[in-house]
Amino acid sequence: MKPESPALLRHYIGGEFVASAATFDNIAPVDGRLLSRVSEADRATVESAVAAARRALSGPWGKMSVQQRSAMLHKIADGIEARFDEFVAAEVADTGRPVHQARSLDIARAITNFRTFADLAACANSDAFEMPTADGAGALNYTVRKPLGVVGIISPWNLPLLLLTWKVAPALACGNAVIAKPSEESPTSATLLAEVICQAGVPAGVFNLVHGRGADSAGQFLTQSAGIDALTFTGESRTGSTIMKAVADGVKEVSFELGGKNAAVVFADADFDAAVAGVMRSSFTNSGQVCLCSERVYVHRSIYDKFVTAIKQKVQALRIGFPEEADVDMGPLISHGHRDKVLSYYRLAVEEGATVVAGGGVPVFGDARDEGAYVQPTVWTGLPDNARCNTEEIFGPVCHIAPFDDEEEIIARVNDSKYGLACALWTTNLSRAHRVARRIHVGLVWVNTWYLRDLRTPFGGVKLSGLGREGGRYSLDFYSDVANICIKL
Ligand SMILES: NC(=O)c1ccc[n+]([C@@H]2O[C@H](COP(=O)([O-])OP(=O)(O)OC[C@H]3O[C@@H](n4cnc5c(N)ncnc54)[C@H](O)[C@@H]3O)[C@@H](O)[C@H]2O)c1
Ligand SMILES: O=C/C=C/C=C(\O)C(=O)O
Repeated sequence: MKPESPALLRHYIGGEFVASAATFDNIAPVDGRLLSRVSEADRATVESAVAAARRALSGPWGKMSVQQRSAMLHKIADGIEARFDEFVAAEVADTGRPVHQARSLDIARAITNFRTFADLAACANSDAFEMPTADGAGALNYTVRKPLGVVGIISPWNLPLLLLTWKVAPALACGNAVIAKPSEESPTSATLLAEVICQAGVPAGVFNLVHGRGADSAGQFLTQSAGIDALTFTGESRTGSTIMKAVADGVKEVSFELGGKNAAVVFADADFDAAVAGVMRSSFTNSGQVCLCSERVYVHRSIYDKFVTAIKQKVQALRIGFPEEADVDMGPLISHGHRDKVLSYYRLAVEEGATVVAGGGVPVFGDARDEGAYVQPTVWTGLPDNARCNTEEIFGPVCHIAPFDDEEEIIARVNDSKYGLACALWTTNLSRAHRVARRIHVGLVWVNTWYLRDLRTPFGGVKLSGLGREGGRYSLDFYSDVANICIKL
């Protein structure tokens, strides 16, 4: 029996699913099997998607009210709900994450993203300012929101559908037409999304999907297209820098969600068990492949030894398994290539003088997972703050735990980073929580929790962690041109 040939994932351009002659393989990180072949867009294909988006703006989409667009976004959310299990299977196949995470986080948040921005856009108010004039008659100023136009969206592999829809939903809610380029590591859920958007009756060309890699491929071609009006990107800081150069000549609007080297700080007055559980979540969720993860953990000296012992026990008890296992805690990394990067830091840490408290290598299962991209969850101590493993983003299931003595010291140490995305503080002292939180130079601070998300809040980082904020009205502001109209009365 000839083995079934792998599916071919296609682009979605101008309302049609189209294939490219060039393809790349989509490999399962659980066991290294070939999942599908994926069309790779060349420059002409990307430009055809940009042209389709431009045409869509002068079609029925451009004439729709925000209420009509809002209804469309709810239909998309309905479509994802109707195919929920397919989306879960797609995300799990591409990334190897636990099924329970894909269900409770990734796919659930994609639905919430569409519904949230459908409602926020429909309820968005505009500003008005009355002003006096010399003749006494006065003047009235009011603002109107207009779409930016054609928006390029480039998204990463770590939370594929969550992060793609975090951009697509507000962009469409604000009346734009988009070209989305998902990561080459996670093409499947984006392809399903295109099917749902097509079935929801969104006019052709409003949402376009092109597959490909970054440099010298679809990602780069999209950033270099003269036909886009704005570019929103989530990924590595150095990629953000490259993209910024690509769009500079056209002075395109950009929104960047980039890398991080986030800290968790456990004060002596913390709820100890809550802090241990919280750091386990913030360092090992999604195999540490979340931009908000705490790779730097600082614990007050008075509880340091007890805390390291507690984390060691929890890390050694983490269940690394197949995605379908109900009690699995951790899956593989996204690819063998990324695993090589993380393992290079595992080796570097030892060279830099780290004590390996737990993990540090590759688990041996004796089954298909040995062909996957698994690593052991790892804990280090003993490194100086300026060690490369304490300053560079690793993006794996690993953290370094260091002691500290006082507030001023720890604020300075946490802020001494080229990144500034997120920080988690653990303290039961309310004054300390407010006092320290506002002095940490990041975009997002959580106190006695981590990754608790209200989608109306601003999300983004400072320094190498990003440019701009998305979330709530911040998204509406980025994905709209706001014009002021002044009427002489
Ligand atoms: N701040 C945030 O909200 C956030 C969220 C998720 C991930 N991230 C960051 O993303 C990184 C992991 O994701 P990744 O490995 O996919 O990042 P990446 O930068 O390698 O790739 C991200 C996307 O950019 C594309 N790309 C790569 N090079 C490009 C180029 N030269 N021109 C145009 N497009 C290009 C890729 O194909 C992919 O679709 C980590 O650094 C993580 O911190 C940040
Ligand atoms: O890996 C980074 C996670 C980003 C998460 C979000 O952008 C979000 O929850 O909206």
